[in-house]
Amino acid sequence: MSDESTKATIEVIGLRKRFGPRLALDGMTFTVRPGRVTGFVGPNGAGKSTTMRVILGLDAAEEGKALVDGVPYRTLRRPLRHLGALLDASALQPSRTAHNHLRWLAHSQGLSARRVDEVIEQAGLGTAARRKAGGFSLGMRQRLGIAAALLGDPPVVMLDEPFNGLDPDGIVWMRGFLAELARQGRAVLVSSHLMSELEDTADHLVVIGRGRVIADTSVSELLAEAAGGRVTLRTSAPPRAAQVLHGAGATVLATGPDTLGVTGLPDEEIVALLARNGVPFSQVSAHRATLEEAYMELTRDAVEYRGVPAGEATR
Ligand SMILES: Nc1ncnc2c1ncn2[C@@H]1O[C@H](COP(=O)(O)OP(=O)(O)OP(=O)(O)O)[C@@H](O)[C@H]1O
Repeated sequence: MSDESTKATIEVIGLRKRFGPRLALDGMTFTVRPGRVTGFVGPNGAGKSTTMRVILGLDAAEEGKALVDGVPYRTLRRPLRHLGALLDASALQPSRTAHNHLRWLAHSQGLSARRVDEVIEQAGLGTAARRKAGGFSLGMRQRLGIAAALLGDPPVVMLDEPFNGLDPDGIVWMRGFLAELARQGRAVLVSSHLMSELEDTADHLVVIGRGRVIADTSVSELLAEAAGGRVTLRTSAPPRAAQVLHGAGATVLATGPDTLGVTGLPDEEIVALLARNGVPFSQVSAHRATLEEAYMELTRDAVEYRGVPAGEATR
């Protein structure tokens, strides 16, 4: 990659798209920046694949635009050198070996055959590269798709649900691989409908639901927001504690016989106030939300079909 290309980005600006009566994209807007993994996460049907297809010019939007390196993907003369994408891992020639598939792809794009061996190594295909792709597991297909995406050494990489079909070792490998691509300065966009897959991987999150962006944020910001500054206090003198904290401007709610939920004051300040006023307490803890909780909360209204917990379905 040249220094110039490490500034490359994907810009998605106000995309709107309908499939018949269904509004699949409803003003989708975000930017994928270099040097970090951007997680593109949302429930099934939120519009992840459609957005990626529009970025690649495979689907047309009725409004808005998607730019790669500042121009529409379709106008790039050597697209594989700008953006490498994995959209549908099953799209391959079953009768060809992985190696031949990659050589054919490299040739068609004017890329050197030497790159084929490099990407086979990078994607961890190893000796499987000499086998026919038709017999590959989904995990191996994902790796072949990734090898193909890397052929042009592109500064922008876009992968749709790359964790699908990977075994636990494969998932660990994929996480390290994505982090390495970002460390090399590439802009990396990775979609998933499971926050847990992206939790330790993404530097930045674009959370979507019903065709639009719900949150465009860092992982740490999202966690802080989800915690909502809530503090749990355990005390043998709830009324006295409530009086002191209320007097300092906090909102206090009894959550149990000896516990209070406090908002509006940071935990250190609560400790200092109680100590200064001689109020006994045995625990002061800030609520720590998990990323999964934050995600569920954000996308609650955007889920089309949510599984019903066992036992509730028949009620
Ligand atoms: N070719 C199509 N024809 C009709 N409707 C479509 C088509 N492609 C997508 N949709 C609809 O558009 C919406 C967005 O779909 P999309 O596949 O982009 O979502 P997604 O976030 O990628 O979901 P998933 O995780 O299930 O793949 C959905 O309601 C889907 O049913």
